[in-house]
Amino acid sequence: MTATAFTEASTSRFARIKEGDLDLQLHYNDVGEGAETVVMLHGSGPGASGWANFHRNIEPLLNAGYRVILMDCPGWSKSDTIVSEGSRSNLNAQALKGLLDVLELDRVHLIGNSMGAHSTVAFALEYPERIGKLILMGGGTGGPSAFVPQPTEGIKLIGALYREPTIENLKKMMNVFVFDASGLTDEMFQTRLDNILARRDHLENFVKSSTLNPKQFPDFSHRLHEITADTLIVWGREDRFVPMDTGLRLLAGLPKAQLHVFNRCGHWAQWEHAEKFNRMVLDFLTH
Ligand SMILES: O=C(O)/C=C/C(=O)/C=C/C=C(\O)C(=O)O
Repeated sequence: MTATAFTEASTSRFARIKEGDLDLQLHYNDVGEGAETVVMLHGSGPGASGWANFHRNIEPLLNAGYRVILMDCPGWSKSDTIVSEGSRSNLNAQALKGLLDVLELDRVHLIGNSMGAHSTVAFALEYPERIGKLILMGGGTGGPSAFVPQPTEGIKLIGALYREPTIENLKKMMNVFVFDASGLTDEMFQTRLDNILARRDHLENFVKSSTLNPKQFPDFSHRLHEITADTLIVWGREDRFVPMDTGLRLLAGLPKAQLHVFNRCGHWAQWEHAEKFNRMVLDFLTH
């Protein structure tokens, strides 16, 4: 597949996974045919998907010879919906294990954004033999912040949008997502709102899940030392969703981690600083 030929529609795939107590249809995008595979896991905002989070980050990896898989977690986009009563980080990890088995992929590199990063750490703890290198952005573990009151303003805005999915609430959330909101277009807002309204079952189940268990993303701090994979942690200095000191906790706990903090950057480093982020990822994966 050439870099110019791929679109969301042309790379869209479904797989039935049966993994433990999970029996679900998952949606994913599958791009390229390289010997090494990079899986990208999206964040937990309403209307998020692998494509919405990472469309700026696929092409450089494809051109460098990687296969790229964007998994839509259970409860997002075109994947089946679910109510999560326990750890959603572990639920996503279990779903990913099921997908990798269906695709017969033994070992993959993982890039996780926010919830996707929490899920990446859960996957690394549960299935260490299945991972290559890890890239964690704006997440990796739940738990307290020493400096920022929680829930943060961004997480409160996510909750408001899940409960009342209006264009006004979407704009409030997206404006806090990024450091410089001038790059957000009406087309982006509309596409994201369409994604949100297409799956009201996902919205209802997210609210139900958060009521049943407000701590969907557990604190993995005490187990980080078990992860021996090379890890690149990436944060935005102005992240108003997941506080930057979470990144410092990850750096302290993960034995083979390095941290890069982008200036003038919110919760979406892979989108806000896409070119530099892509160069860093390729350099990290190949050295
Ligand atoms: O509550 C947390 O720790 C995690 C929050 C998120 O995963 C938020 C992510 C939002 C996005 O990246 C999105 O595109 O919606």
